[in-house]
Amino acid sequence: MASLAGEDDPFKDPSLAGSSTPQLESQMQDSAVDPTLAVGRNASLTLATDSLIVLGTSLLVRHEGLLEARSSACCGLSLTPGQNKATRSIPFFNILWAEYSQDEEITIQYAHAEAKETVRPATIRYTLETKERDVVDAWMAALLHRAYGPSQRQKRIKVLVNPFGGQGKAQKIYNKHIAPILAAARCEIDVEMTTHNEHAIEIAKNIDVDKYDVIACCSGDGVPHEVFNGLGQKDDGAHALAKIAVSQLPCGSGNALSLNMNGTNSPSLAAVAMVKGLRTPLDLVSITQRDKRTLSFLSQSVGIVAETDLATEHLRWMGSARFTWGFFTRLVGKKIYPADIAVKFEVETKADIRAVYSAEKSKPPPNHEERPMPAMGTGLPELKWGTVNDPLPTEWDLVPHDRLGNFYAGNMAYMSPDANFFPASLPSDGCVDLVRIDGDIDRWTAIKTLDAISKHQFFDQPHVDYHKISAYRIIPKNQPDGYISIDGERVPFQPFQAEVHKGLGTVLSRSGHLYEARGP
Ligand SMILES: Nc1ncnc2c1ncn2[C@@H]1O[C@H](COP(=O)(O)OP(=O)(O)OP(=O)(O)O)[C@@H](O)[C@H]1O
Repeated sequence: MASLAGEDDPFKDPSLAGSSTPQLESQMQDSAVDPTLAVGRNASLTLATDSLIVLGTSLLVRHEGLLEARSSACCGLSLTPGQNKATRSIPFFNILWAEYSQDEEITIQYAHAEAKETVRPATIRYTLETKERDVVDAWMAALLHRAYGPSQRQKRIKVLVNPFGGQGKAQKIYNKHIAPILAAARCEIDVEMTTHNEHAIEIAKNIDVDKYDVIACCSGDGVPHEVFNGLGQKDDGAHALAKIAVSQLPCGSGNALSLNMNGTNSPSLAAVAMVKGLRTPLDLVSITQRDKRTLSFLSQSVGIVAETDLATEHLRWMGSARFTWGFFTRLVGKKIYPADIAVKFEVETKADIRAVYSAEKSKPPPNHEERPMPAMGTGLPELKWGTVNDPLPTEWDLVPHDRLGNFYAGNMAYMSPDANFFPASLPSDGCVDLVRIDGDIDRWTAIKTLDAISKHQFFDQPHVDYHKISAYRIIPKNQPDGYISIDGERVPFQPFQAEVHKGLGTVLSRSGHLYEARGP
């Protein structure tokens, strides 16, 4: 989703594909390999800087089972002037698998851009010219190394499909757009349909963590929320959350996990991003409310955002415009949601927040593939600040917010495709980003605020209170009822307390340490 990160389509420009480190490593490790492999029909395959260059007069290209012999002048293949040869450049990021058989036929499968937001597996095949197997072995190893970098190949994936997700289309989306990519990448797949609410909690709670590398949710954000909680409910919750990466292949109405980690709302592009994804620690937030402790991976909201999200179900026919409409009407109506709030601040000024973000961005991508993980038997971390039922920690001040309009704590940048609400958020800084806005701001400021989100100017609005925090308690008051949203799910309208656990969860991302979003 090019516009998401405000950058070019990474499937055209593999340098954006989190592959700078892998490439550097490649150059060091496979420098002894001849980059060009001669294959049949006077053709060759060359490992260029960031892509595979295929040069040949008659290459066989198969798209989804259809094997065609393509002549050099058709189907997007460019002719080299004066020669009857066709060249094709395939970014390493798009290469899903490569192998050769006993009869010396080399097969390379890659994600081919079929339409703007859709890729499908395509295959090229050649008969090898050289009989020197060690030369071919080294070349193939170099190709796969450049294609995957430090990302684990052939991931073992438990796929959960919510048949009701995406207005009932999730299964169809999985079969058509996702499964072919996973098969081409030779992933080990185990698919299960969720059959009822909270089924994903049960599945994750009972999963054998040694059997899988990833749980991929073909759903909206509701199923990943359940998976994080199910893993956390295991006796060794911390170990399970570190061992298994949670991924989302967007098939729901809210797909923030995929927007932030895969940089796309497209199921097939997300499938490629997952196949190539780097293990990345993700902060998770313990929420205590009444006697319950749950984990939140995305956001918590009280006030306008919660109400817009949860109280506009009847406007579903509007599509994503319902959020804009719901937000706008409440903003202009100067609705307030009074509460008392106590916060454990970590980074207070916008200048310092910017500096923290820039410092993380300038670091080289880390390699978490082998990160040490909590020993087996390690459960969820103790709550450092107790629960909402304990006396308020003495270091915290409970501050009345009588004109509060929006309390919004975000653990990721994008909340929806056009809303980079928390541009300074980082996957594993031990903080959520907190936005508070008064409910009685004047109408002109309200309209400007809405406009600023889409123009990427929200962070700098003077009336937008933005901090990095590691814990808080919120006590709604003077309202008989209302809306509280945790990861988009409604919870009782009662006080709750939140505490961030640095890097407790694991996701797959393209960079290994940043969201696919423009920073502040
Ligand atoms: N088979 C099922 N029957 C009923 N509910 C289910 C089933 N499978 C999953 N669910 C529930 O559906 C909820 C929403 O899931 P999902 O992750 O797809 O989020 P969403 O974006 O809200 O989806 P939707 O597109 O339906 O709005 C979750 O709370 C989950 O427990």
